[in-house]
Amino acid sequence: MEATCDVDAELSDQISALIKPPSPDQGLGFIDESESLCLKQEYFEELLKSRNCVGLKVKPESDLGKGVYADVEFGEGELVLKDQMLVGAQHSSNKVDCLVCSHCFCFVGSVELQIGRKLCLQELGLSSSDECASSPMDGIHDSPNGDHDNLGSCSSSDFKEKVSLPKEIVASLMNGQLALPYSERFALPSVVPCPGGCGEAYYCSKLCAGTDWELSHSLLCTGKGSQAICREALLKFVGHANETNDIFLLAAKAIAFTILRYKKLKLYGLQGQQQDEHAKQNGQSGSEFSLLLEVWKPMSMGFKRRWWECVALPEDVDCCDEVSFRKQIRDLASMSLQLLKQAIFDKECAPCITVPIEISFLHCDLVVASPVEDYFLYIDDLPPDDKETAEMITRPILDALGDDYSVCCQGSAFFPLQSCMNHSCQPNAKAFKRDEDRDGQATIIALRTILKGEEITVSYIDESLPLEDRRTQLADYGFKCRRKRDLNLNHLHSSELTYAVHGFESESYIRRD
Ligand SMILES: C[S@@+](CC[C@H](N)C(=O)[O-])C[C@H]1O[C@@H](n2cnc3c(N)ncnc32)[C@H](O)[C@@H]1O
Repeated sequence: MEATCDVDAELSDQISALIKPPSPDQGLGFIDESESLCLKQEYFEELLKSRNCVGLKVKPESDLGKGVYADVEFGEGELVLKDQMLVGAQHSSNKVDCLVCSHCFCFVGSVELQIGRKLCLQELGLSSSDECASSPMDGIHDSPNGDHDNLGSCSSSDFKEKVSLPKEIVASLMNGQLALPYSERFALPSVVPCPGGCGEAYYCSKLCAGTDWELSHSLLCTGKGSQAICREALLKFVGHANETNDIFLLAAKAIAFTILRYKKLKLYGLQGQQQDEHAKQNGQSGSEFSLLLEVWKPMSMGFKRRWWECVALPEDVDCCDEVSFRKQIRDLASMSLQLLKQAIFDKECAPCITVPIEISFLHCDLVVASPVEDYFLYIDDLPPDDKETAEMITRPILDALGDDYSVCCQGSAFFPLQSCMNHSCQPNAKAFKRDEDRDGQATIIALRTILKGEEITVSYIDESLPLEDRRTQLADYGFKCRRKRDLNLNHLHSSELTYAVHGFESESYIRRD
């Protein structure tokens, strides 16, 4: 299905170049397949080197597209890879349940603040687990659980009555006057507000605040210090994304990141160096567009298909309505783009303001476990006498929170290396979010010995689930597992060997072990 927006037509050559790996001849000339593979190979080799990843290879063209392979043997439990996210965003609906650093996504404040804030918002009817709001994007899932599409979740716990706590208790949890027993063992970093004054972004440190500001937030901040060209337009853009699909917020971060990095490199004269390199290689002069291509390269390497072409068809949409469904979400993306352009338009970076909304980001689900869960588990594990004393205070709080007492931080992030990993129902590696990795890194650990030359795979789903459930979950990802060993495992019929790959990519969980 070919989709054309107005902007597509205006900048079609440049957009085509942006969604392909940059060409040595400044991007606007097209390159053949083998050149393209070489460029991808070089890019990933450099990326692995810059991340100090030893013993890994990214093959740009495996049977499932890109894939990550072991170049040495990894022992069980050994660290395979640490990947730094390029851009990430907490889901809008998750913000009412978890207060996390907008840069590294660690929980901030205190266990008491996390609990008090959740109870307060729950009381106001804002908790994501309390509402079953409908939106124009109802049913458009881009995660296996469909839990980050602004729809709120309606778990069974919603029907279990919660026992309200007096307002003063909730207030004292939030303002630090009430300290819960043993909570000092779960100390969290203090909350640092956004320097631009938006009151939307919070951080765990001034370093995270400053870094996020420089990377993207200065353009996307809706506060007085914002560098957006029109704050009203930005507010409209954010409102539209919150009402429809917050994948647009992740896309906006990628665009803001590109614009700011482009400007910085240009300002510090690195463009000259870049162009010299290209010129040396090709005997051609450089251009501003070559710099844009260079800055945009990580995103172009993650390009799969246009977003509206690969989101899974919601269950309630009939196959024969697929064309109009895809047109509808393409129009939504187009609308989002127009709003964003009014807010942060930059002439030199104009082509990239059309691309991210189009592309299917190879984004991973971002899941960070809540310290609130650890806290209550700790109380539960106390010796009986201590537990009884502690529970006199914690029990009413648990009752007020209900079954969904602890919600993980959930979002989407783009990890350039992790997003090259393919799925297997019998994975040999797993992504963890560990206590010591609170700086936004994804940590992949070997689940068993991985031999040199073997592909490193993770499971995008809970692989311990029965076959039917796994199929359903993978269908929500928009593809069916094509791996023979998975099929053998599941005793499928040969007719099932022919699978359609619809290509939605939203992957592995990041968990704290
Ligand atoms: C995170 S990407 C993995 C890298 C991907 N191969 C690429 O070329 O960019 C996820 C996509 O890879 C493909 N994929 C991954 N594992 C697969 C599997 N077991 N069977 C079929 N397709 C798979 C699907 O198209 C999926 O949307």
